[in-house]
Formats: sequence, C-alpha cells, structure tokens
Amino acid sequence: MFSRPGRAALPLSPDAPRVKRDPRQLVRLLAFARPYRWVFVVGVVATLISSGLNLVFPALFGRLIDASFLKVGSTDTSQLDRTVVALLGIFALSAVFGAAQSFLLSRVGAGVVADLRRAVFAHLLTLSPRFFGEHKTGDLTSRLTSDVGTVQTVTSTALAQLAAQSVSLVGAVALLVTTSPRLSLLTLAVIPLVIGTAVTIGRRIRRVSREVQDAVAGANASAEEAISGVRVVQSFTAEGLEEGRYGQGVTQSFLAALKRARLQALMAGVMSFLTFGALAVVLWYGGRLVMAGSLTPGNLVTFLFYALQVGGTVVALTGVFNQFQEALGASGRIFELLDERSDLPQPAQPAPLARAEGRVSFDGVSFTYDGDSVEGGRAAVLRGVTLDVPAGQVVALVGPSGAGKTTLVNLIPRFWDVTGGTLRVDGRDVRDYALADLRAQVGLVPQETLLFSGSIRENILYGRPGARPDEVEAAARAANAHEFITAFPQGYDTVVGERGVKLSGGQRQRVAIARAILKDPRILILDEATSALDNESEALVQAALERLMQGRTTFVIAHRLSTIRNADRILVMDAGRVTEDGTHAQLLAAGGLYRDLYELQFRAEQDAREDMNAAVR
Ligand SMILES: Nc1ncnc2c1ncn2[C@@H]1O[C@H](COP(=O)(O)OP(=O)(O)OP(=O)(O)O)[C@@H](O)[C@H]1O
Repeated sequence: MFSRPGRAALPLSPDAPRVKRDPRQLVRLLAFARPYRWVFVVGVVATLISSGLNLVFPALFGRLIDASFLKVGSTDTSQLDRTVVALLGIFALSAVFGAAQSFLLSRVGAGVVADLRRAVFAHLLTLSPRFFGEHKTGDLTSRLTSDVGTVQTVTSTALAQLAAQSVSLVGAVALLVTTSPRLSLLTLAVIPLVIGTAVTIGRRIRRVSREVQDAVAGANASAEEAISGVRVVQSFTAEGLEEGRYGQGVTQSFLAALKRARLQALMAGVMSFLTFGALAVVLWYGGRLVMAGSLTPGNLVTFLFYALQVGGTVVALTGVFNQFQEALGASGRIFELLDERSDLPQPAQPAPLARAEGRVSFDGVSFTYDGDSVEGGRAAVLRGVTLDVPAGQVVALVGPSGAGKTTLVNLIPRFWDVTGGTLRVDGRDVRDYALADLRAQVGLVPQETLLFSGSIRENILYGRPGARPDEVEAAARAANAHEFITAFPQGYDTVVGERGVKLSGGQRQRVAIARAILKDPRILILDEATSALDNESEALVQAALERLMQGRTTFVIAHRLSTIRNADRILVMDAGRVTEDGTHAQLLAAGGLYRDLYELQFRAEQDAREDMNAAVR
C-alpha cells in the first residue's frame, strides 16, 4: 500500500511471464481425461453420428423440392410424404445424438476441470513460503480459475469438434462435388478467402483479447488492494487516488475492448459478405444451370445446403484451432505450477518421530533468504547461531527489529531450511524427519491470528481434527476462551471469519491458543502473541499462554520485556547473532543491550503512566 510512488501504474498481467506453448502439454492434459475415456469415446461416437446425419438432410431437402415443385398439379404426394417422414426421422436422431454428445462431452470437461483444480490446489499447498513470496496471490488464483477453465474447452468440446467438423468437411465437400462439379469449383474458390480472413483477423482479436484480460486483471489488482486496505485508504483520504488508479485500469480495458469490438465487427462484416456474396454467386450460376436443364431445382437447394455446411465447418475449424492455441497457453501455465517442486526436500527414509522430547539445538546456523550459502555475507539474516535448548525450557527472544528473531523460529518447523550449519530436534537434523511428522510437533501462535470462515468449534478443531467435543471445550477453558464463547447465543457454533461474528484481537488469540492446546505440540512458538492487546485481554491471554507453555519447549518472541521476565532464559539477538544469553536478572546485571532495551521500555512505560495520571487529574 505504501510503495505507491515507485510502483508502476498497472501491475503485470496475471499470466506474465508468458509460457511457451508446447504441444506436448496437450498430451499431459489428456492424461487427466483418462478416467473419463469411455464417456469421451461414446461422446465422440455420438458427435460423429450426429454430424454424419447432418450430411443426409440436404439431399432430402433437394428431393423434397423436386418432389413438390416438379410435380405441380399432380395429386400423388407419396414421395413428398415419404421424404418428410425420413427428414423428421433424421432430425429426431440427430437431436438425440446431438444432446448425448453435448452432455457426455461436457461431463468429461467438467470432470477434468474439477480433478485439475484439486490437483493444482493440493500441489500448491505443498510448496514452501519461498514460492509464495515469489508469486502474486492473484496470479495463482487466476491459474486455478481462468486457466483451468480455458483448458475445459479442449477436453470437452474442442477435440470432439475437431473430429466431427473434419468428418463434416470431407463429407460435405465430396457431396458438393457429386452434386455439381462445376458449381463446386466456384464455391470452393471462396474458402481460402474465408480461412484467410478468419485466421488473420482472428489472430489480432486474440491479441487484443489478451490486452483486455491484462487490463482487467490490473484493475482488479488495484481494487483488491484498495478494498482489503480500505481503512488505510480512508484514513489517508486517498479515495481519489485509488479511484484514479482503478479508473486508469478500467479505461485501458475499455479502450482495448473497443479495439476488440472493432475487429470483431470487421470480422463479422467480412464473413457475412463473403458467405452471402458466395451464395448469391452460386444462385446466379446455379440458376443458369437449372435454366439450361443441367441441374434440377432440388439439386440446387441440396448444393446450397452443402455449401453452407462447408462454410460452417471451415469457420468452426478455425475456432477450434484458436481454442487449441489458447488451451496450450493455459495448460502451460498450469503445468508450470504442477512442475514446481518444494525447495524443502523430504528424506527418502525419514527418521521416526511420533512424539518428540522437544530438545532444539542450533549448531552454527546461518541463513539467507535468497538461498545462497554465503555464510556471514551481507545478505545473511542469521550468522552462526549456536544454541542448545533442552526439552521444556521457555526461551524468550528479544532484540531490535530486523534482528532475525522471526527468521530463527521459522526454521524450526522448516518453513525455510538453514543455508549453513545444522538445526536439530531431539538430536537429529530436522531434514531427517518427514515434514509432516516434524510439523506435528510444533505449535505456532502468531501475532495475527487467522481464523477460517466457519464456526469457533471448527476453528479450534483445526488443531486436531477429530477431537471430541469435551476435548474442544477443555482446550477452550484452558485458553480462557470458554466464557466468551458460551456468551454468544450460538456458543461454539458461532460462525466467525469474514462473514461471521467479528472477534476482538484478544478473543482471536485465545481461540488460537485453544487450537494450539488441542494440538498439544512438544515445541511451541509464540510470536509477539500479546503485543497488540489491552491490559485486561493481555492478562487473560497471558494466563492462557502460561498454561499452554507448561511442559513444552517454548520460544517466545516479545517486544514487551515485562511479559517475559519469568522466562527460563532470555536470548538477545542483534544483526543475526545471539549476543546475550541468560535470565532476566543475569542480563540486567551484565549491563548490555538487554539492560538498555529494558530501561528504555521501563522509562517509556513510566512516562505513559505519568501522562495517564496527569490526564485523569
Ligand atoms: N521473506 C523474506 N524474504 C526476504 N527477507 C526477509 C523475509 N523475511 C524477513 N526478511 C528480512 O530478514 C531480516 C530479519 O527479519 P525478521 O523478521 O527475522 O526480524 P525480527 O527480529 O523478527 O524483526 P521484528 O521484531 O521487526 O519482527 C530483516 O532484515 C528482513 O527484512
């Protein structure tokens, strides 16, 4: 929100950078259609039958014309009757197979898309924070939604269309030629013109459509940012600025849409003229052939229908070609995600870890966020941290902002891997354990608690799905949360999250603590859990935390030193190193950075109290 001056007016398009279109991706995509192959085959057969039937009716139409027009005055309607019955029969069959085709192929497409979405989402969740740091949320969700949607057409209609339209084209051309070779030459001469127009203008339309999408995505990104940070926008009275930024994106998408509309209008006009112009010429020349007696009127009608079918299939095939092109781009972006590997390798033979003791030791641990193993280099956030924390010890981490406290604790559940040295839990390198086993041992109560949309009970159960109701309640009681939860009319079933009841910061924290109690981890990480609370909330949360910490190895990051005075051990971090290590009393006596920080805070708190007293008086 605050980096406005340097920021480009419009963010990058959601699909940037462009992915190469590799036809092999289509094959990979088809692998997702495997479970539906039989439905697909039946769908394709239905398509072929219905397009085959469509080749029959122009001939019948012609016969209908000859049976009536050429027998003006006759009372024998038997041929007319038979032809109409045959026509109705063909239309009925074609309708049945057409409907079957539509349903079966849509079923395949919907199934593939659902599977693909599940696969991509499940895969996304395995990736490390590094990946999410490098990708915009908007880009990832757009791959899940619009890109996956785009490939739906290929697996449902496009492939079948390709088969059906090819059959129609070959059949219609053959029948055209048998009906009248001379007229066929005239008609087929127009086809290259139709293809040429469809391909050239079609390509430009695609390019401009992409411009429209990019501009809309850009506008969406600024709207999303402004809406999620609406309080900041309003407090800075920056509504005009945001309106302008969004408006700029909208104008760009409007201009691009206008360009696209012009091209589409041009395409429609040219195509319509080519089609109807060709019909007029066929009628003109065909009429002459009829007058000369070398063609019956019925044959002319049959010819016209076949000519229209040929035109129709050619246009449809260019459409299918475009769909393939788009699907190639989209599947490229999807497979790029699926090919992304977590940079946290898992051991082939993980060491067993059912219930850890909880001993954590850092042995010369260095860390850089860019993944280089430059130890102690300029980019290093941790520099040779060596530290042994016995099971059950409560360790407080303090130090200036940016010292590396959060980074240090994030290494324990392997959100990141050390770039130098070794981090051990129960004496074994954390990389020897299965990631899930390791993380099952670690509980995290972050500064900003995320509650998911759902009931309070579901949110607590997140700690251990399948826990009994009395266990959930016991956890809530231990977290000092039971009382405020039962004060809601719906109790534990009260819905929280974006659409539900808004909980206060302290209440959210206590739900998070209940969640952690239910999880019952051996190692606990509390990241400034009480820093945003008022005194009363803080007392409740603090008491809940004390209970939570009992018997667990705990790392507490706290800015307010008063809250950690009772920690077994306090570590002072500065510029990526542990510079002091001891109890509150020891560190005060040592007279280092800890004492400076403590005195600074102590004085600030005293000043604040005096100010408050003065104000009350
Ligand atoms: N995801 C990240 N990518 C790159 N650099 C990061 C990332 N997270 C933190 N840093 C950098 O690492 C350094 C240490 O950050 P860290 O959050 O560990 O400090 P901290 O001691 O917890 O600070 P604070 O008390 O302000 O939360 C900072 O310079 C920060 O800019």
